[in-house]
Amino acid sequence: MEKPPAATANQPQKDAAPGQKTADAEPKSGVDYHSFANTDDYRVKHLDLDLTADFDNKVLKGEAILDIQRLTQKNPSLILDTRDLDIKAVRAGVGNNLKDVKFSLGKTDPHLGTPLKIELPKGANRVAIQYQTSPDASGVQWLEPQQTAGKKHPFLFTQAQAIHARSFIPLQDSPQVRMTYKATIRTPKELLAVMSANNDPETEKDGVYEFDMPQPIPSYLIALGIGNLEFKPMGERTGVYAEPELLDASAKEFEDTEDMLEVTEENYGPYRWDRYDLLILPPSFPFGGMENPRLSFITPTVIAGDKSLVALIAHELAHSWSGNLVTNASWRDLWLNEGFTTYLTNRIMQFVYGDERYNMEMALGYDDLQADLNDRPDKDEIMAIDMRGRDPDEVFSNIPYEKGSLFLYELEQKVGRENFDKFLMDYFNNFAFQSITTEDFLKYLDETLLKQYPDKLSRERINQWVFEPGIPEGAPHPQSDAFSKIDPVRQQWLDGKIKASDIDTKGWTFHQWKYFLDGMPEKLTEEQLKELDSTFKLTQSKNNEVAFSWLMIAVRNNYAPANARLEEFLVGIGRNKFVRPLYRAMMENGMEDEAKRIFEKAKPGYHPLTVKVNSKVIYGD
Ligand SMILES: CC/C=C\C/C=C\C[C@@H](O)/C=C/C=C/C=C\[C@@H](O)CCCC(=O)O
Ligand SMILES: [Zn+2]
Repeated sequence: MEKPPAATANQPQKDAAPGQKTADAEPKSGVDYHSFANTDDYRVKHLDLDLTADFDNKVLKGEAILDIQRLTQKNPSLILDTRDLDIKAVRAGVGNNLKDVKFSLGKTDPHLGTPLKIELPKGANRVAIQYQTSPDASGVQWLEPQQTAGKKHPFLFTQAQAIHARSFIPLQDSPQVRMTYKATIRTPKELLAVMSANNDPETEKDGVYEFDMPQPIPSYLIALGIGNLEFKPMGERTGVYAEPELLDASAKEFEDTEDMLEVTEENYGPYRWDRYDLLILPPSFPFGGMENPRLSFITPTVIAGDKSLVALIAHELAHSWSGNLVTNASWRDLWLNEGFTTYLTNRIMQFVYGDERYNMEMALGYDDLQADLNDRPDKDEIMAIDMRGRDPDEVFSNIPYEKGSLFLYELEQKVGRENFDKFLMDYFNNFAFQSITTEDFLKYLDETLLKQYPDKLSRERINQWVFEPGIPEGAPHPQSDAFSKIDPVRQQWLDGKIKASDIDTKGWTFHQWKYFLDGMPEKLTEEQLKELDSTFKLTQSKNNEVAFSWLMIAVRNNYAPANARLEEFLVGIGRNKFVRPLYRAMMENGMEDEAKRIFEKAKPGYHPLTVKVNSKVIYGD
């Protein structure tokens, strides 16, 4: 291995360590501290991928051809992001006239991976890299047949956000670089490949699949899924890919997707991505969903049978506007993606399911925010967070989602809903297919809403939201009547004035169950736990959100009758939203040995990201 590459254009300090591009006291707007790429010299504009999925060896191998635009007259080396890639050969040149060129891998940074430095011939505008991924690639999970619904075929999926695309493609892995892509994916004949691109619902399984993503997208939205997949339409432009065992249930659960798409278009502008399909993944998927364009990746843990958890679909769909169309320029600006998306999610839910559900979802979001604020240092409560030197997966929280959304809700309240919707539609049009910084957004706000409503909005207040910790005083606090009724009943039961069986839970939605359970005090008595469990069958709840809330109570109170279910839950599901808080609670409540035992048992089936963040919880490394 050669020495690390010299400073990049974004890396003005000559000997700055990787990931610390400047020694500035404050993070610089627009600088991506999570990429080695010299994006001021070159920009990747298009990617051509030809990959074979080798399930026996758990590697993707083939070639990535990058079309690059030169931004300067100089001819510096091209620096790309990689992580655990085996680079076999690099060719570069103009058009199809490519010749072998020198390349070297630099020093590996634990968070960022390894820079790949390529010596470019003068004028070269294309680079072809032959490579193979590692079986431990951080952005790829290879699943054994027993981890799938059908138990007969293997499965593969990628998860590139935030900085894992580099573990399966060498590229400029920064959200400020947008590229179109084409791909040829070769798989075992009986499997189907799908991508964040133009999936054709009519595709027959034959082991070779061609894709085209004609709209420029950032690298974190490049995604691939391979499995025994079938397709079922849900509407004219919407459908679902899933294993046959889950196909009908998924299509039924998410049948309102087309309506969601239509109301979002009506209110926020055209859907610009052609089709909108869902890919249902195995339960080890580390997130609820991932907004891969044209094809959101979805955890099966939201198939509850009653559409109670479909806000997740509204969320992933909303990203087709906020995030995929208008994208955060760096991970410091994530709140622009997630805050706007969470706000839109609530609005979509209101359009499709009405006010009561909207109020409940809003109120639960507020409670999630409060919980995260109680749990984090001040510096991590700032929306435009300083991410330098930090692993995005470790910093990830509800703050950019819920604080961002609450901020937009305050703007809506101040200027009026109609005016705010118009502002949002204009914002999406104005920045369509661009990656923007927090400061770009604030400048736009100065030129639009702040100019229009100087008596209602102030830059000082907005800066407080964006650059200061906590929730500004006087911020809206969403409430729900459906929840207000629950508080006194819960209290009466806690005070021993009524029995659990006296509580009229008929018709309670998952939201009410969650509110009821999450509002319980830290400690309950064994009798109280037994009473709740025997009355409401909580340990056996099939709704994963309800099961999670109950298991958190069980762990905090060492309620042994729930232990078997806890183990089954932790081994069967890899969604970090559930898994991490449960392991953390186990570690804090005298269940360290159990946590370690279960984690070691579950680990072979977990996604690399789930393994990474939970190893830290359990072993502190
Ligand atoms: C402030 C943190 C800044 C950057 C972190 C960005 C990405 C981190 C990473 O771990 C990837 C996240 C991907 C999330 C995808 C979907 C979420 O909306 C899921 C939310 C949790 C869930 O519902 O399971
Ligand atoms: Zn999101």
